[in-house]
Amino acid sequence: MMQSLNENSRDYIEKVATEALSQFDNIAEAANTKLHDGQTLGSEALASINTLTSSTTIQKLDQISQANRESYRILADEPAIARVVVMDEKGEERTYYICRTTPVSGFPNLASYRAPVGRLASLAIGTEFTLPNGKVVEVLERAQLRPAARADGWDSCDTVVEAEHVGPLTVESLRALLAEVAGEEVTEDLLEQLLAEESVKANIFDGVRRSVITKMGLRDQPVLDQYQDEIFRLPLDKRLLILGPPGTGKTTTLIRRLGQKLDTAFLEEGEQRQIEMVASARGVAHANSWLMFTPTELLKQYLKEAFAREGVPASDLRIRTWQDYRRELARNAFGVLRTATGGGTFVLKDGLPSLRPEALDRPTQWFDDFNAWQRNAYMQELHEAVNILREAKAPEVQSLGARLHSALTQSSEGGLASTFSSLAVELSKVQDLVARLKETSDGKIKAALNLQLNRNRGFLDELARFIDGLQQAQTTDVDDQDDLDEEEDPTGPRTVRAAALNAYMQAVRAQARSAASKRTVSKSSRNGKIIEWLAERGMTEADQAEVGANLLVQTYARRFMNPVKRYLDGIPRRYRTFRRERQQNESWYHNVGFEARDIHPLELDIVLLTILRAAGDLTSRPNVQRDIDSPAWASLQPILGHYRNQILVDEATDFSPIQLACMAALAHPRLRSFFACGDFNQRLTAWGARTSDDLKWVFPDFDIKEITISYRQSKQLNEMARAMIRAVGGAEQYASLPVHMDSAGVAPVLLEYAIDEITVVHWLADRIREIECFVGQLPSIAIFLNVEDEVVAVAEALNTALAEHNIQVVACREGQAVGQESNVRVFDIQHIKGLEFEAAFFVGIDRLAELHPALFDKCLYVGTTRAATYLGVTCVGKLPAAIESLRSHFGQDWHQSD
Ligand SMILES: Nc1ncnc2c1ncn2[C@@H]1O[C@H](COP(=O)(O)OP(=O)(O)OP(=O)(O)O)[C@@H](O)[C@H]1O
Repeated sequence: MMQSLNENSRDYIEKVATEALSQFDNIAEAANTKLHDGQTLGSEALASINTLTSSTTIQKLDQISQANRESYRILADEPAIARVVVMDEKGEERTYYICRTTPVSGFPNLASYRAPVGRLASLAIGTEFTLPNGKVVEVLERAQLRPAARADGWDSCDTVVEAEHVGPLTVESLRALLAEVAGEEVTEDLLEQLLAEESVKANIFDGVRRSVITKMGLRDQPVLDQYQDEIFRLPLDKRLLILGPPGTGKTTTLIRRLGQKLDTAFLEEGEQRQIEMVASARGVAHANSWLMFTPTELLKQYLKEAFAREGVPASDLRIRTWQDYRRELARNAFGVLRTATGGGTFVLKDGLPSLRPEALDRPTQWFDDFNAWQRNAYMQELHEAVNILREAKAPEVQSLGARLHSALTQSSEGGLASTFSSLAVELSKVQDLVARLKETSDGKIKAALNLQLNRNRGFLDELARFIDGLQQAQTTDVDDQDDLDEEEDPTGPRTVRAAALNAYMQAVRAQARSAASKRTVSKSSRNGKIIEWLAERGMTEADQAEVGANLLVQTYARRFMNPVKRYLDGIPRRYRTFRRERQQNESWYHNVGFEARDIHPLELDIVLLTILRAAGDLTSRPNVQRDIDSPAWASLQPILGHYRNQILVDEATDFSPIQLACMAALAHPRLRSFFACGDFNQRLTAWGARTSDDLKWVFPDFDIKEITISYRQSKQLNEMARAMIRAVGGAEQYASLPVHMDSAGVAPVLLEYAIDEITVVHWLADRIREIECFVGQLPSIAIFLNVEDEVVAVAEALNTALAEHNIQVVACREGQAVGQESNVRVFDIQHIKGLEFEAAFFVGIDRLAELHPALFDKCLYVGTTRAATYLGVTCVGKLPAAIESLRSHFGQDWHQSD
């Protein structure tokens, strides 16, 4: 609505305009001067003065200098984003200008939005605020500025101006406003006066105007609202979750927060100390130490520009889908998944029919069950070993057994971490004993081999030939792994004879062990075959018994050589045994239908979380942190390398509590900085988190904040979204439209009985043309389909239908974003989480109900809430019964609703 201004308001806006534009000029000029005066703080400035200056100092200065240059560049383009006038308790007024970046010197009242004073830009008129110096001020006036450099000077577009008795008003162009003022005084021509009057009105609007979305990418929102702003500023070491309906700015807040927390200049002193400590221990700069998880690749692309605006570098490398990251962790870091080099236990299979429904319904209990079981199994292994050592014949073994026994019993109260600490004390004694025993057993075995070589020099070559023929056979029975000699070189010997020697030693050891433990070696195993081939050419029976007893002691003593490593590395194998046990009584798993070596992605999450939590429990202890390089704890080192100063999760409700807990476990234990956002009504996965309790399981001290102002959608679409939640039985959420924002839009439109593609395509083409007419330009438009297979065909048909008006339609196959410009894009619905468009069409929603009965309501809700203003849906038949009650919200086209 155009505004007829009273004299006072008009004078006020003119004053603001004059002052703001001249301030833009001054700030930009100062920034430009700094940018071009050639003075830098970096190495060039220092090197000539003192060649001994340390390289880290130079590096630091270079970084500062680089950051300063970046700030000047930003200020030269965008001198300020807000102007705020405050009054202190003595009645003194002060005007602040707020900018996006670090301010340039010479402007005492210019502050960064990231600084505490920046909050002023988000506060409503009349709000009291305590400045960092303790002074209490009240906000009197506020203007949100969008600077634009024109050929003839600075302007600000769509400036929102507000004071106690003025506005909020939106001024399209501050510059035009001042030009009109100047023009009025000189013209005497009545026609010109009338025209001028009208253009003044056309330049100023009541309230805040919604802007049209023209690009594919998250919109720039330089100033947050006061609730978002409060969350964005919360300290770094928090566990935060923002919940809120679609379009309330959850992702926007998350990105702004990351930008602020990466800028060390705006961290609190304590926080700066913390991150310096973490960085010096690990050598990773704070700016690079973050990781964000998104559910789709497309969302990652969509957010790219928003990250760039925040000055966040290399965002591409640090935004990951869990699917990718999980595989990488499990395969390359923790050896859970098999690799071509022979490591790893499992093969990951997406559709593995291993899980019963209760595993999906109660994942946290499933995890607790396994974790308790495996901890118990591990402790049993230790106790079993200790008992055997205590009963050994050799007194030195007995006495070590007794010491280990008391270490175990004394620490049993304090959990695993204290067990490991107690065992660490005995480590060197265990190492000595094992080394001595090994020397003896190796000596005996090699003596037997030498005997054979003396008789027949070709013995090893013959064995090598025999082994060659065995290559295809299963090398070892997987469940015998536990008994394997742990001293073997994992990469394997390089020469034929060395390989044969290795095989000989292994087989003879297995034979000796079996003689001592009265267990037989499987004849079909590789060792069994070699033993058969050796026949009488191994050790004598007496030696076998003696060496066997020695080897058994070694095996049990080895359990104490590197208990932490053994505990962590053994988790996948323990998982396999646990699964086999639970399968028998059909608990969590189906009894049959899959192989022991295969693993479902959700099972892999359980294994990973067990590893991460076990490691996290240890690394968070000060004594472990202190001694992390000692042999007792060194096996935790690789896990430290995966910790990040900040972990962020967008669309958190698409991830299971187990997945979220894995991500949480990647947050550095010193900072525990975790920030997630989501909406339970938008959960698009069967396994996603369903309730706040699921999230409290991840972090009992999760601070859950709700934001409720729905910025994306027009009034009509917002009402429909709420009606949809009521119709499908989702959790009712409170959502309000921004006060003062012009949220009026048009009703969504519906096409039923669209049986064939031609009908749908022509209808879509007509609606798209209507939108262009309405808006005056082509905004960002998306079309969602239920299946990937139809994406290309629909895009092509629509392209043909719209060719006459030169509207380009692109197929986004497999959720790949194509450019940012305002084309029409066609997607499979599964990729569109978190995106927004000015217009969205959802084709064949009744088919969606058939394709995804369990998630139909959620998909529909997510799909329809992507549209800001224009929403169209089509049905092959009629509107599904579940949402029949929404019929009254729909129109047929946008001609009628004009
Ligand atoms: N304070 C604000 N003032 C005006 N617009 C805002 C504000 N905060 C966010 N927006 C706008 O609202 C829209 C939605 O923002 P965003 O995508 O961050 O919401 P979301 O809550 O993450 O949505 P979804 O739940 O659909 O993922 C964006 O266009 C954003 O620019």
